[in-house]
Amino acid sequence: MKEFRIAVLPGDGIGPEVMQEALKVLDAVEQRFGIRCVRQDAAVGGAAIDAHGSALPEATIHTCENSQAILFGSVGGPKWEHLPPDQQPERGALLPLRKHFGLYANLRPAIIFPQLRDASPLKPEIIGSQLDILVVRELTGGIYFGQPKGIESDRAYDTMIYTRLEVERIARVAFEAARSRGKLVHSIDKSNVLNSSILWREVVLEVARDYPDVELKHLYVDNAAMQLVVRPSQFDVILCGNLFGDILSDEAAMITGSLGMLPSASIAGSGSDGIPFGLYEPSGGSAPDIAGHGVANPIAQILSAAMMLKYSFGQDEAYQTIFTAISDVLSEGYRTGDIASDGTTRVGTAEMGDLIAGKVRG
Ligand SMILES: NC(=O)c1ccc[n+]([C@@H]2O[C@H](COP(=O)([O-])OP(=O)(O)OC[C@H]3O[C@@H](n4cnc5c(N)ncnc54)[C@H](O)[C@@H]3O)[C@@H](O)[C@H]2O)c1
Ligand SMILES: CC(C)[C@H](C(=O)O)[C@@H](O)C(=O)O
Ligand SMILES: [Mg+2]
Repeated sequence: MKEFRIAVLPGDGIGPEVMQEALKVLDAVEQRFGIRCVRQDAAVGGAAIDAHGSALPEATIHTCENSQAILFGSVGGPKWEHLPPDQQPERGALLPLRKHFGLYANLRPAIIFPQLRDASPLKPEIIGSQLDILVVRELTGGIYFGQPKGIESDRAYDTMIYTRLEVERIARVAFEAARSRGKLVHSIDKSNVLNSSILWREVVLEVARDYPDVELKHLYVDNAAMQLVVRPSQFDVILCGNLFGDILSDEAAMITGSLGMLPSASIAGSGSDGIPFGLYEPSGGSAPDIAGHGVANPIAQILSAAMMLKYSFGQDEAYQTIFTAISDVLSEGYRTGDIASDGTTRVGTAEMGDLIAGKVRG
């Protein structure tokens, strides 16, 4: 029996609620495909601050280092916002985890399930017949990590830096992905203003020469944000730096109906076995406004687990089975509150998880 080791980091807010449903679906995958996912829980974020005094305890890093993938919920919330910035869950846990494991390639697929056309804030004629966008976001560089950064009494600063190597490797991820999809890359920058974007554009153009079968277009980020709501179907792969990717991926997610639908994979370069280490998490956050009510949409977390099975464990069939199970449950009219519309059946987080796990079991 194939065994995979997973570090499970539920985190804060809706994190533990939606994680429970993803684990239910993993149980069903184990039964159906005869694989074993050996899970080890670890504390992260605000929950880890409360229990251990640090957002990213040493023990959590060890658990992750001893695993083949990290399944992550989400971190943060008002309770920890009074702490110094570097000790808060986001800057004290999530960003260091991404950096520590070199997870530079963040893949955020925004796919609209045809059953959810009504849930999108865009009109059906704008969405078109299909929407399948892959946001490829650089995740360990740019203004998130550039030095110097600091806050003084009457000024504060961050530094946006990109090196040739950082741009080149993420551009290759985008072009490789485009090759097996719609063969189109939109590279997003602000090269009319930012020096780091001038280098970004130059390097992307160089990488593009190795992919003559893939079309490359450049867009300024402000125009890209606008184009996404005007004609989203023009996009295939969207390649962007850390900050622009953060913003555009939330926008792309919402077009699909809800932030609760968008999974993500944050991947390092392939290891010696050719299998990349990855952290898999919903693109959205801990949603403090709905946490504890059992109403959060678990689909982003379940799809994140599916991406883990595909990218880090090579279990493509299990991925496809989960995807089909979600599609079937939506076809039967079941919806959590964020994607509900007239004539659909409203269910809570746990019921949605049960329904999807049931379909996976077959
Ligand atoms: N990866 C992460 O851990 C991550 C990502 C984003 C934000 N955050 C943190 O989460 C906290 C809240 O941030 P925010 O409110 O800006 O963003 P958010 O993504 O948590 O919530 C934005 C909106 O989307 C809704 N939403 C998000 N996920 C949902 C789901 N699964 N089902 C239904 N609705 C869902 C929320 O209810 C809210 O109305 C902050 O502390 C922030 O830093 C963490
Ligand atoms: C919580 C925050 C640090 C994070 C980011 O900005 O990368 C989140 O918004 C995301 O999109 O994963
Ligand atoms: Mg974000």
